[in-house]
Amino acid sequence: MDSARRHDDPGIDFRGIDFRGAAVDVEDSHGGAPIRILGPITASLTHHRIAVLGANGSGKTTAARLINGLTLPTFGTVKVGDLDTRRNTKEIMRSVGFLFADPDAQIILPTAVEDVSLSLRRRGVPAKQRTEQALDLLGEYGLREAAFQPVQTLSGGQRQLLALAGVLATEPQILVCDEPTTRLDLGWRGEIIDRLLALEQQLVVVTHDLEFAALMDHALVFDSGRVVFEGSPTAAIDRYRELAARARSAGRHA
Ligand SMILES: Nc1ncnc2c1ncn2[C@@H]1O[C@H](COP(=O)(O)OP(=O)(O)OP(=O)(O)O)[C@@H](O)[C@H]1O
Repeated sequence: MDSARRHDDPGIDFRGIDFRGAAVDVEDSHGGAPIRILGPITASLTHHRIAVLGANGSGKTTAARLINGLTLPTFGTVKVGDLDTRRNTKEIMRSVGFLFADPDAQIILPTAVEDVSLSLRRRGVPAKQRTEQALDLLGEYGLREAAFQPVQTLSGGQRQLLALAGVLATEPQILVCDEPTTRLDLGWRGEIIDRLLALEQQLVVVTHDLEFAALMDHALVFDSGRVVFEGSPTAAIDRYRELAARARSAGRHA
């Protein structure tokens, strides 16, 4: 059987995300030896929906950024299917979408219709068709009426939805989300979660939202830059709670 295909989802081709001894070092601002902020981590992710859990500073965002080449490993490799994030960075960036916690980091043009049109341009949609397609797409997200408003006048929830529409307009094969519900009220949180769970694409979500994590198929727990658990979301949440309790009793937050 194709290793990137799941038994119970034969129609969807999960390309598989492979971390092989991947580690990230950063420069020490005081001129000392490089500082290890992640890894080495080795994991092979072929599940449809994957949650990434762990305390603040445990390395989740760094690991997420490795998947689409926003950060490159200092050591080891990260592959998505046959593509290596170091050698095939451009192709990886085209096939792996990234949704940031802050939609304002993602939305770059003044109106929703322009922003989604830009994503369509990146996908190669001809100029003449872009505005109409962008408006159709915004309609699917309930944003048609807000299409020509300055984006700053949209609510935080609408902006997160717009950021999601923009990244999905590029038709990525994998979507990586970094805390996509953190800034949202309950209603918008539910809306974003429903839309993410409905995607056919492989989905990797860094989150502190344990109810959301419980709805995923698989989960990783990070601690001090390492993967300390991989398995079912329920077991991962238990492990994360244990780590947090231990850190609290040791006088650290988690
Ligand atoms: N460019 C950088 N230079 C120095 N240190 C960094 C850099 N990027 C991240 N770090 C440090 O690496 C560690 C891991 O950061 P990362 O953002 O991956 O953690 P996280 O688990 O996503 O945290 P949070 O839940 O708070 O977002 C943190 O201690 C962070 O301060």
